[in-house]
Amino acid sequence: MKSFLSLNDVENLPALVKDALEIKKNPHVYKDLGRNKSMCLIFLNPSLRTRLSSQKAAFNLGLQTAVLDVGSQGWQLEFADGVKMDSDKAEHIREAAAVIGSYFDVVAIRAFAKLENREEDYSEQVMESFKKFCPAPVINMESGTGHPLQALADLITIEEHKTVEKPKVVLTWAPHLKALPQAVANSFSRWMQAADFDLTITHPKGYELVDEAVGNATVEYDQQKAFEGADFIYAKNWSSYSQYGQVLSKDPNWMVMAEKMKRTNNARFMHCLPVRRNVIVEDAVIDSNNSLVIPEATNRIYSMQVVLKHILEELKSSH
Ligand SMILES: NCCC[C@H](NC(=O)CCC(=O)O)C(=O)O
Ligand SMILES: NC(=O)OP(=O)(O)O
Repeated sequence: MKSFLSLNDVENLPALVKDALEIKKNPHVYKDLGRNKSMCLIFLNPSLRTRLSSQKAAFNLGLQTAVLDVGSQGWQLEFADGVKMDSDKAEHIREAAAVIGSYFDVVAIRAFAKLENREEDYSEQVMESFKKFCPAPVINMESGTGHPLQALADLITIEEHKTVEKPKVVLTWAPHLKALPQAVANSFSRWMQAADFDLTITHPKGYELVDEAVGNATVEYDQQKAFEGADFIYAKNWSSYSQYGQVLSKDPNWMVMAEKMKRTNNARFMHCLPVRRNVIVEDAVIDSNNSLVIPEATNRIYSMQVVLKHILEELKSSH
């Protein structure tokens, strides 16, 4: 694996998941793979899980890490070409990416959708600029359109807990006070379909995801109906794609509640976290024995570790 920007960088998905589950059984087997190598984690937005699970994954591989919080520590970056840099942005991505790539063997970046301009977010300007100007392999830690490390952790979690070969997985929109990106939902939908699971997406009208993310999933506007027979309920809020970045509904009836879970096939509950309790999901659901939110977050270590393993192996073979 040269870089990890999206599902497109995965050659063999079942093999990647199998490898992650093997690593989880014995996380220190490849502790020499990262020796004398280093990774820079660049954050343009906050993080708990991605930051710490990435450092833990690197630690397990003997890889050193440095963290740059662009918001509080770095110069504000300009991504547009040909502009006169006479505003608040002190450094251009052309120099920043080239410099960081000259210091480190692997570079990982988090840059959320700004939700102001759909074309800009969906062009993946930040990830693509890093890929273009940084000589080191690049890893997506949540970008304008996707969160592939999360989707891989979700897939690992479902593989561990499924009781049938092709489980019914339901991605449900849930209310939130703020406008959130579509990234997690986009990636989850793509990865679940790549894994050949039976995916239903449920949301109020106006919250349709981009066509490439919906793919062949069933779209059901009646949440109660969508929940019927589900093996996994995956809750997430996202803002509108068609009326870009807007909050069209805060309807509390879309919250995941214990009463609704009764319609499922004793489904397990999932969420990428952080989650707003009693806004997205009722305490009774997230605190139930069917909740997988903590094992799911734990698997973020192994999704990053398997990606790093494949990238480090590629670096080794190309030198
Ligand atoms: N990394 C996983 C989710 C990150 C982000 N959530 C958030 O910003 C939640 C913020 C809040 O609840 O205020 C998102 O939806 O893409
Ligand atoms: N799920 C996830 O990416 O969490 P953080 O935003 O805390 O990294």
